Amino acid sequence: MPAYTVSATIPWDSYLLKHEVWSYPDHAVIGPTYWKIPIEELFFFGIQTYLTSVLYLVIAKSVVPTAYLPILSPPSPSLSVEGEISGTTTINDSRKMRRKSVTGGVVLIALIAIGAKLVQNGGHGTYFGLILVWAGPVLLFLWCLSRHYILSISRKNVLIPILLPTAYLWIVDTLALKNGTWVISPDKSLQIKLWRHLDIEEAVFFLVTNTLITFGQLAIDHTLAVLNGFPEAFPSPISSWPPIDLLVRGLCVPVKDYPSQRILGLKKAISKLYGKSRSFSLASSVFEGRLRIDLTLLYAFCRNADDLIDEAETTKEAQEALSKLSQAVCHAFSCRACAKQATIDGTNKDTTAHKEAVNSLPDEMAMSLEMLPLEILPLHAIHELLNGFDMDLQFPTSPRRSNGIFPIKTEQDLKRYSYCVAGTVAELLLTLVFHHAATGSEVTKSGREEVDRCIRAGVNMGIALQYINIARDIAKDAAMGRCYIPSDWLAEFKLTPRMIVADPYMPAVEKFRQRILNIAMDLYHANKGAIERLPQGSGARKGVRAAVENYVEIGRVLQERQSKMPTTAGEQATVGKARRLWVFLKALCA
Ligand SMILES: CC(C)=CCC/C(C)=C/CC/C(C)=C/CC/C(C)=C/[C@@H]1[C@@H](COP(=O)(O)OP(=O)(O)O)[C@]1(C)CC/C=C(\C)CC/C=C(\C)CCC=C(C)C
Repeated sequence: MPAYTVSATIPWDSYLLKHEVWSYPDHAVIGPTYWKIPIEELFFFGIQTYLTSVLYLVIAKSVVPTAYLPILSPPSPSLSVEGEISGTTTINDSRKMRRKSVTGGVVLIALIAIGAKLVQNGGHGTYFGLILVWAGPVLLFLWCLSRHYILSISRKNVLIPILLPTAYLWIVDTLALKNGTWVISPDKSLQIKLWRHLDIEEAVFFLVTNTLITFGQLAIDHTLAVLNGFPEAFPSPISSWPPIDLLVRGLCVPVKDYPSQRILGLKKAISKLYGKSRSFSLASSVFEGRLRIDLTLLYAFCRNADDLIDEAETTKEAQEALSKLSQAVCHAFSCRACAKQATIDGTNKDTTAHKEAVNSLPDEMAMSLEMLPLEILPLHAIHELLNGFDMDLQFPTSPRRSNGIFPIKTEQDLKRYSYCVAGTVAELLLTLVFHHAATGSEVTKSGREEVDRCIRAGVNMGIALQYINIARDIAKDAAMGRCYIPSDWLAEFKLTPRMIVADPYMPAVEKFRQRILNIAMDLYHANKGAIERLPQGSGARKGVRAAVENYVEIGRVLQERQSKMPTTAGEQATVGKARRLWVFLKALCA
């Protein structure tokens, strides 16, 4: 980006210097020039572009660009999105967007025309006119390419990278003009000051150049949003720096062809992630491109499945929901396999059973299943995850009810349960990591073995995280009639799971919490080395490190607080914001 901007600015700046619109006194520059431009000025172009771009990129990290692609075709009425990610498009919104996009275009054309007139007239309007005729067409071009994306993305992503550096540069420029570092010709400027020493042309110049840089970055994100978001249209892997012809192809996809269901499904998955998990939403910003999208979709699927069971009114209802989900997963899997085969041999397979199975699920669950990249994921891991939820259904439905059993009898049961609900998640997650890191060349036997070793370590790490989750949530689980502390550990102290469920704050609980945490920490230490052997691409290694460290920090807080655990229901150990941020930054820099 800096290279493009600097080379685009050189001829224009050189023209201005040649026609003495502004000049540099000899005492203010060291001497060397290029195309009449002092090297200090060239350096400034580079540094301004760099600063504004970095600010843009830092702010842009918090969003998944594909979720902000505009949808011009009205989506089905059941798909409304609340929360952080808004933008559910109605016909009214489409009209509003059209109106805004036309207004933007008309304003830019008018500014170019005014600029041309001012340049033609010469005299005081020359500098102002030259800014408008130079920047106007580029802005108009970027507006034509990405206006819908620019209008859809959150205002802060557009305005902060434009306004913050502009304000800073206005202040710096005021000082430079005051000190006579450069001089603007009074004959070629309007002689209007924004404030003492700052000519209106200078103020507009910085505003316009920062807008150019930001619009350029937005256009790049727009095309990456299309390339990464629509794997069906762009099946080949997309690198972080796709070739220019691919970038252009992404920009050329007409907005009306954007798959509205996929964009809305992704918006929903993101609101789920942001709404439900602070640890994973922070970590997700480290992953990039398709891997980030797929992980978000995986999270939404796991979360919806978990909620489906937890929120059912009765055990029977939950069991039915789970069995429907299990069937729908099988159908969806075979349907994807059929679809793959159908594209190879041109046959058309009947998908009625699949549609029926998916339609029997609640809307959000159905959508998150349909969005999962099932063709990449191992079916057995999803089934084991559902088996884990099934174990949860064996517990009594409430602390006071005597129905149900306590299925975690031994440490082995605890491990099995944790493998099902979290080890499998790690396997699914790492399958996506390795899939998106694949270069397309044949995988060697030793390469495959290394992948398997990493996945095994990941499974153990998942188990460790689940232990931490269990240690944290003893009281919360008790409120739902569940106790994951193995019954044989409790028996050593003449206790039963039912007693823990009745009084999860009894002093003995702390011993069990620490025992679970110690196993978790041993597992964490034994397996964390594998993170450093994960692929670097798509932010995978850093992202996994951030996700793991953020969660393990909860375990550390619990270990530190062992003597002062909450004694009233509802209190829960959490990692403070500052500490969370510190752990996150450490994980990124490790
Ligand atoms: C960054 C990103 C978007 C990651 C997505 C990770 C993902 C798919 C998580 C799904 C979590 C989920 C809802 C699973 C359902 C079962 C369940 C509730 C499991 C517990 C998760 C935490 O959930 P909870 O919502 O209660 O947590 P908070 O409210 O946020 O505190 C679990 C504890 C399981 C989490 C386990 C993993 C994400 C797997 C971890 C393993 C790795 C990251 C691999 C490590 C790799 C190596 C090589 C060692």
